[in-house]
Amino acid sequence: MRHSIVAGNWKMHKTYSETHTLLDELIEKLPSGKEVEVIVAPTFVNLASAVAHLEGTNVQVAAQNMHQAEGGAFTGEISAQMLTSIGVETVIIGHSERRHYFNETDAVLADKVNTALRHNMRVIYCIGEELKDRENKQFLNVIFNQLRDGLFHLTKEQWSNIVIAYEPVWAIGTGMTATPEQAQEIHAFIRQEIDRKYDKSVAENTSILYGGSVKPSNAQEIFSKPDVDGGLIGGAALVADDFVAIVNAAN
Ligand SMILES: O=C(CO)COP(=O)(O)O
Repeated sequence: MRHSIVAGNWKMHKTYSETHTLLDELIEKLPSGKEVEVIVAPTFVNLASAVAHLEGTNVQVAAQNMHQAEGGAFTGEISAQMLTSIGVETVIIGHSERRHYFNETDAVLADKVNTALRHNMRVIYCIGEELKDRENKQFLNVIFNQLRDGLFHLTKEQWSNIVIAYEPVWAIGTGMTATPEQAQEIHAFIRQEIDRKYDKSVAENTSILYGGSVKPSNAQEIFSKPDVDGGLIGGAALVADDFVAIVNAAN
């Protein structure tokens, strides 16, 4: 069901003790209301302890990635079953850093989505254009292709476990944010293409998050756009007061 979500992607930040310090601050400072779903995605080694630490709170834990295979000889990788066995039921798939630094293609990402859904996990699927695509005015094509190749093989029913995160690559970690109007334009385009491929109910029930230099100072304006259902937050998710302010902006 479409709803507001604010998710913190902690990337390769925070040691074990730093993770627990930040979680303690979040537990203390986050609002207790349930209007906005709050998710944190610490690094793999801290997932199990984060789940235990957050037990009894409204904060969910997500993984930042997973492997598409059920298991086997894949040194250094993590399976869906390993994640669900420690209580992690949401996974970020297709982050632009995975696409760029780890060569994850749409085909591989589609496989990862299939595996996650087979394990009843929820997927936060990231898409977004690079600066050159925006300059060449190819961004809608790029976004459409990512949607089609990563998600449009799914059945209508499977979409109940899909959340989309639109993260323009040029806005990630750069301090350059898409304007609220630019975000709204792309979110409306994504919803329209889901409607075209499936139907209105799938399009209207899918949460679409914006990511890319969201800060306390710009969150409210971005989240106020009709097709923006919340955010996927990087840098600002590492500072409790900033992340809490962004959650409050979505409330
Ligand atoms: O990549 C992001 C979240 O997944 C966004 O990162 P920043 O908020 O640091 O730009």
